[in-house]
Amino acid sequence: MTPAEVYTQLAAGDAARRTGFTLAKRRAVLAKLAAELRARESEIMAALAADLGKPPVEVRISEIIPILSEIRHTTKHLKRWAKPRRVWPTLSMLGTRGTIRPEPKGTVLIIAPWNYPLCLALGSLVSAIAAGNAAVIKPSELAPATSALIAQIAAAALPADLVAVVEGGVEVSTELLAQPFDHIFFTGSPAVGRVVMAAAAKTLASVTLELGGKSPVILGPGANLQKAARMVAWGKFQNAGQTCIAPDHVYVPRADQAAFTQALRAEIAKMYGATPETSRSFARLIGARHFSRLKGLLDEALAKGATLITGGEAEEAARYLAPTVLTDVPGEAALMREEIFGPVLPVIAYDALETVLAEIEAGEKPLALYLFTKDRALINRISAATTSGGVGVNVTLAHFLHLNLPFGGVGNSGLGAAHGRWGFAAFSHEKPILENRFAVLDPLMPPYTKMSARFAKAVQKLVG
Ligand SMILES: NC(=O)c1ccc[n+]([C@@H]2O[C@H](COP(=O)([O-])OP(=O)(O)OC[C@H]3O[C@@H](n4cnc5c(N)ncnc54)[C@H](O)[C@@H]3O)[C@@H](O)[C@H]2O)c1
Repeated sequence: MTPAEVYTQLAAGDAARRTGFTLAKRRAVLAKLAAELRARESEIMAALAADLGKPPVEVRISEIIPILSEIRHTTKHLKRWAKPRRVWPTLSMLGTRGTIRPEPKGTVLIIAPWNYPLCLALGSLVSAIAAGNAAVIKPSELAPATSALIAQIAAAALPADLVAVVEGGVEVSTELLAQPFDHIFFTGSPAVGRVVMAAAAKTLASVTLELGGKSPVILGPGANLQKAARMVAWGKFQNAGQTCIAPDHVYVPRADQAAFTQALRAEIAKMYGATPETSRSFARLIGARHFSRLKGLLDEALAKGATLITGGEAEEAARYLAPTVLTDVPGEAALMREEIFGPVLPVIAYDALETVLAEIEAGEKPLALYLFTKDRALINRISAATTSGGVGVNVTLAHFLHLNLPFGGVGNSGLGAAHGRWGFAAFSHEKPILENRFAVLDPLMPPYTKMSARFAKAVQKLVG
């Protein structure tokens, strides 16, 4: 089937699903998906090992657990989220009854990236189904083993008139984007996010854009350097740095720089041993293009005067780049300009926090901003003074797993939010319904007399 035929087939069920796809049926589909994931655990591990050399523990915590907990959380709260909500009338609307009824958007498109290829394709599917939609998933062609597995999971566990997986690259994605989907949920780079939004403008599809960018880490004065180093190393080097919310670079008080980089080196050695290429805990880069991009960034930074603190070893055939820490990276190096998205961590010494905040302000709005401090006033100050998709305090990455917090970017790092009730809302149209019970509207209708003028004036006075 062509992408157009796939869309047409699913969209044909939109009207019937509005009443027929009950909450009980949605829950049953989600339960089936969860069971299928549990049953295919070893296949999932194998696919992610093939695509990314992803260690099994990372597959569990960053691919399987997020989907299963999204299913659990959604199933538990679905009734409340989906329930029509009565609202109070505002003054000029006295005598009416207002209700907000969430309805499914219809047939939606989910385009996923390669870095967390299972979780980012199926996590949003959970919200799409919970909200009562049919969905087409376009997994990333750069993670072919996981893409094929997603297609098998859908074929085995999900109704064909509800979920279709269309595999392929840019061409297929472009063809899908030309179809009049009711919502497009895109996770990927800001550059392709623009392509998606331009395509959505043609059909006026609503969009959620989960994009990327440079997520900074700030160490406050007096931060616990060892704890910060451990948390930053975990967040940065998980999945070999190929995480949208990975710490991109770290700002550290100048006086703490040496101790912090020392602590980072120790934590990296503790996590991955003296030779990380033999470690079973360290993932691989997705492919040759990505490898040479990162190697190029690293070489350029070193050529421009950066100091290598640890790492730097690279082996193209194995798609391996060691956990690497640099200092003294000049601001004009590409490493400091583009999203790194790999295991290279620049550490930047600062003298005044103001300059750090000004530097962050001058760049694109980050997807995440991380702060290490115990100082409540500093937490409040930086949270208020900066803008980012989310903020992590004394933690990295974990806000992705907290389903009572919205997950998303702002500006260049994204549009809209996912997870929990925000995911449900992204795939729903919140339809207002206004019922007239005894609202006094007659005096406001033509012909406009002195009486209606007086009445309109009285209403105006009433509302302010
Ligand atoms: N905010 C988030 O939740 C999140 C999560 C993971 C990754 N990301 C971001 O994703 C990026 C890395 O992922 P990627 O390299 O897979 O992103 P990408 O934008 O290259 O690709 C994402 C998807 O879009 C498709 N695509 C690529 N080019 C296209 C085009 N011209 N037209 C239509 N479709 C196209 C791909 O086939 C893939 O399925 C990073 O910027 C990262 O920060 C964001």
